[in-house]
Amino acid sequence: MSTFSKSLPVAIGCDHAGYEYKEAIKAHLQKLGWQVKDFGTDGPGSVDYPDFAHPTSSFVESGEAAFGVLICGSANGVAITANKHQGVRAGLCWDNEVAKLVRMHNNANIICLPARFVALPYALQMVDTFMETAFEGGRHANRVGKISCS
Ligand SMILES: O=C(CO)[C@H](O)[C@H](O)[C@H](O)COP(=O)(O)O
Repeated sequence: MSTFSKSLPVAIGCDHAGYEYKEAIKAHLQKLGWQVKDFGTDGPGSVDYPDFAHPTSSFVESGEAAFGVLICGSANGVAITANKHQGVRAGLCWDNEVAKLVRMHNNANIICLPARFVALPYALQMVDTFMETAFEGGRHANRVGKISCS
């Protein structure tokens, strides 16, 4: 069961390297009953990941999304871009345990997935784990509170 409210949509975005995974993750989320706000890209042609990671992250930053999903080749480009946004905590996940910890310890609100380095079924599993795991709070709340520079 999701720890995020389904009253808000999931924001999703990718570059060309993440396009195929984005379509599959979107279908997976919709099957689970989520509304999905898709910020593109809309095909496999080469694009620049910030053009899609920024609008996706802005939608999370403004509180209009329950959480976000970003996908590129290594996930570094989208994660670096997303973390420029205040209130966004985007975590690069390559392992199911990491997807769990980024929620439990970091209260991440965007999961960043490296399409060129993880198999699609594993990426879907990490999205599920991310959604189903709650922030632990406690000592982690103090640390997360110290992340912002402003
Ligand atoms: O930005 C990235 C790495 O930080 C992503 O992995 C991109 O998907 C990748 O750089 C795209 O590479 P390409 O050679 O232009 O397909």
